[in-house]
Amino acid sequence: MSEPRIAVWHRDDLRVRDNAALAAAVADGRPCPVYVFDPQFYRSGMACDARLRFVHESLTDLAARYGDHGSDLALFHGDPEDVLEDLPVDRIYVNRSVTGRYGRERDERLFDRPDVRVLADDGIDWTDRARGDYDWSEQAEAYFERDPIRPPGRLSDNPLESETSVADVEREYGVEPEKVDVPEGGPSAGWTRLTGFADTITDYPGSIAPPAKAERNSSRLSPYLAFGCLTPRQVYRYLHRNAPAGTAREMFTSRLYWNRHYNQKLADWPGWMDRAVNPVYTGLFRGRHDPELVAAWREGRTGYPLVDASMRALQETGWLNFRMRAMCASFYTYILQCWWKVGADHFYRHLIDADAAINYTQWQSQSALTGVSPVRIYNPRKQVRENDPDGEFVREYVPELRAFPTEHLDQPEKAPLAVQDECGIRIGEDYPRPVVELEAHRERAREVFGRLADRAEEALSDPEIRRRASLSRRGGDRRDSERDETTSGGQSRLSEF
Ligand SMILES: Cc1cc2nc3c(=O)[nH]c(=O)nc-3n(C[C@H](O)[C@H](O)[C@H](O)COP(=O)(O)OP(=O)(O)OC[C@H]3O[C@@H](n4cnc5c(N)ncnc54)[C@H](O)[C@@H]3O)c2cc1C
Repeated sequence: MSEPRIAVWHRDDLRVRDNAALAAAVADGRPCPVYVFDPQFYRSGMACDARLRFVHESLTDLAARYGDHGSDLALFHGDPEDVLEDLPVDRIYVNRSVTGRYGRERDERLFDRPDVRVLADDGIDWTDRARGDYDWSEQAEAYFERDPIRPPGRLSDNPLESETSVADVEREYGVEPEKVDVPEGGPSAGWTRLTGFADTITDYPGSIAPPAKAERNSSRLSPYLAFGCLTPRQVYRYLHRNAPAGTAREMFTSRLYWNRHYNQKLADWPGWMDRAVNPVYTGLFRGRHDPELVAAWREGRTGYPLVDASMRALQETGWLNFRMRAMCASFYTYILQCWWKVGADHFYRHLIDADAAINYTQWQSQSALTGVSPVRIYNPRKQVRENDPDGEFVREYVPELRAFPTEHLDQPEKAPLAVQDECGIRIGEDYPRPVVELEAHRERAREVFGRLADRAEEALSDPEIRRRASLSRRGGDRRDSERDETTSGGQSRLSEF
């Protein structure tokens, strides 16, 4: 009897190595690697063209990696359920992935089929999501400590033929990226970045908060992790073998745990993407929606140079370091007092590394919508002084301030007119005045959150809500100020788990 044909359906696991579905298909029959371009993804407007290009490059590279093993990746276009239904295969193997509602509903329907086998080797607890407080970090640790799955040997050729190509899909959807400095997609480029990062990891701790340094010294592995060109475990294991032990490696490793933690949170509750975790904050600031303010924030015209530089960097490059993401989210919610979801969606659309599990949970956490994370209002002026003291980042992304004296970059509108005249930059004409007044808006945000605090606490007495809202850095007291994050960059260290 001939070997069963097994479709290996790739989604956000664009790699050959450390791939449980592929390994299982190799063990059980003849693997037929497949990718389906889902029109829903392209039409949703939730992915900028640069991210689409990153995925397409990753697919081209994945096909080449299959080529190394004697096989190929077959490409299809259409509703994945229909495409998979029509494939001339005996079974379908797929790695589980953490998705929002659309993907989850699709998967639930598909995973019920008797010919579909679902693999999950990802550090996520899929077994009993309704359970009370479980120790998610134990399963994450077990995942990191297990050896990555070995790459397959020689594969049979793929009997399935592509019905479309990356070029066809790019033409159909008019994919024309405008962003610059976007990393090349694919597992090969991911490995190159990982090996390079291992050589410079000692620069990592000092480069987390300052945005210009982070652009150079942060790992920049996030898009590769988001699309599964690399697994968190491959990164963890490679660095444990090839990077020196010490603070830098420990700090970095804690981020990989965060990655798993937030994925676990979305796996537990898909509502993170569209509903305030703590119901007391549902619709907070929604009624105040001011399109002008939102546009000023999106386009980097708020009159706060570091916010503007960051928002323009996001638009231009699709990447920002953690601190600037947190500061822009905080500014949006507390200072502009706009509804979090619109801001979170804007990030999601523009980030190359957009990961629903991290983006929306971080937004809710930075916007204090859990009721457990503190109201942390970043002061964008202080951030300039601390994290861009020479104005390197501001000058790069806000060219109209290039000639502005460094000592006034934290608050350009306060620069004396003589100074403005001397450098030829008039605030209010060449660069905007602040769109809102920082201190007054900060006070108002404190009042609003202060008024709701007791009710939010009360809501947490519901065990279901408390379970959803709990993040690993619980126990952090409510502090209405910026934390001292000089060493941790505002994220937990491994020892805090
Ligand atoms: C509002 C907001 C939205 C965010 N949205 C995303 C997102 O959509 N996708 C995304 O990958 N990260 C997101 N982050 C987390 C973090 O900012 C990025 O992971 C990081 O900046 C990516 O750059 P890097 O790969 O150089 O990070 P490194 O510092 O080198 O970290 C390595 C990896 O650890 C993981 N990681 C780092 N920080 C976090 C974190 N706080 N939470 C969870 N995982 C983390 C990422 O996978 C990252 O690639 C967000 C943070 C905030 C505050």
